[in-house]
Amino acid sequence: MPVSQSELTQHFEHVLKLSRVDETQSVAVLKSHYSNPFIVTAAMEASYRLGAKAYAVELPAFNHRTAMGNDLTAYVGHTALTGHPAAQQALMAADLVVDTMMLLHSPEQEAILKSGTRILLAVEPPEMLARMLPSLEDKRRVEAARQPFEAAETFRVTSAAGTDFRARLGQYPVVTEYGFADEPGRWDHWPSGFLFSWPNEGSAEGKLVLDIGDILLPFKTYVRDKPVTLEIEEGFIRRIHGGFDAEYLREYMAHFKDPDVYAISHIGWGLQPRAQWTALGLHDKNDAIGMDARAFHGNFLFSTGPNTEVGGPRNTPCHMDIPMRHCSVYLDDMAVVKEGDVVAPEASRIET
Ligand SMILES: O=c1ccc(O)c[nH]1
Ligand SMILES: [Fe+2]
Repeated sequence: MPVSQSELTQHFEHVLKLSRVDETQSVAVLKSHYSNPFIVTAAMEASYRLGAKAYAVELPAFNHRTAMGNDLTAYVGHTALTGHPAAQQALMAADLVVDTMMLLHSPEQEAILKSGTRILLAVEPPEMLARMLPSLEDKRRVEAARQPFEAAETFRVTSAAGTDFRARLGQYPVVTEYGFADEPGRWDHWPSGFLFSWPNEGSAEGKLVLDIGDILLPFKTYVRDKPVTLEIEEGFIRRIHGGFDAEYLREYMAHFKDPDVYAISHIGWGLQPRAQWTALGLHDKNDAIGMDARAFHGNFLFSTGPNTEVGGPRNTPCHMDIPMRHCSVYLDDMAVVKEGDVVAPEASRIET
């Protein structure tokens, strides 16, 4: 459904307040020609309503010859900010950056965060921003799940479809996303509501079987033909087989001619009850980057390719996010998700 400018501006006021925007703060709205003008206006107006000093930093869109489609998460790492120290300074000068361009998975984003500046990504359509308006309750539940994740040494995933995946943890931090940037140097994404970390280098092993209904981003397709089996050894996907969806994935990844595209990247699970597995099917491919799919309650989300944002060695541009249903996720011997239901820690569960 369409969302009015006044409703969207009110939602931005709510989220920027949660992001500690007030009269002591400056807010830079990073935009380009493809930014949603309703979002840019709402971010600026809401900042001024909260007494903050807002300003816009406009950059031309960045395109690369190997990038295909318009999804902002498909080709990551190299952005309009790459090699642009003046614009980076202009953003680091702000207390909060509202990113309507998508800097995620870029070294430049990390440099801005290291300066203490907070970044809030907001590129989804207003309908999704309104439906998954963040709350302190979201933060409480997602942060409750952080603790056992940070303490765990192993991550294991199984499913009736045949998934049997494991990885060692500890080399990389846990990242939470609850929809607002309230701590110095924090990046967050509105809408969201999930958490993830990365396997220790070379430790991801086993089989991931994408069953019918599992989702391939940025393709924005549900697996429909036959299950897709990914065989993983020493942190990398060695074989992809199944039906049409497997062939399409193989062909797409081969296009980048970069062995790092087959690396397993972030792994985690969804905790957002207002995100819907079905929502992706109701949006055109260029409408959204598909945050319902990444955040729906009880998913297992894994990804492939880059790990630059945690100081990892891989800056490959090809990034797949693949949320799966009906999986069981274990941290050491504790199940946090059982066949698609969030079971622990208790404080991360929603009151039903
Ligand atoms: O919110 C996001 C979006 C994309 C991604 O790769 C991670 N988190
Ligand atoms: Fe991702």
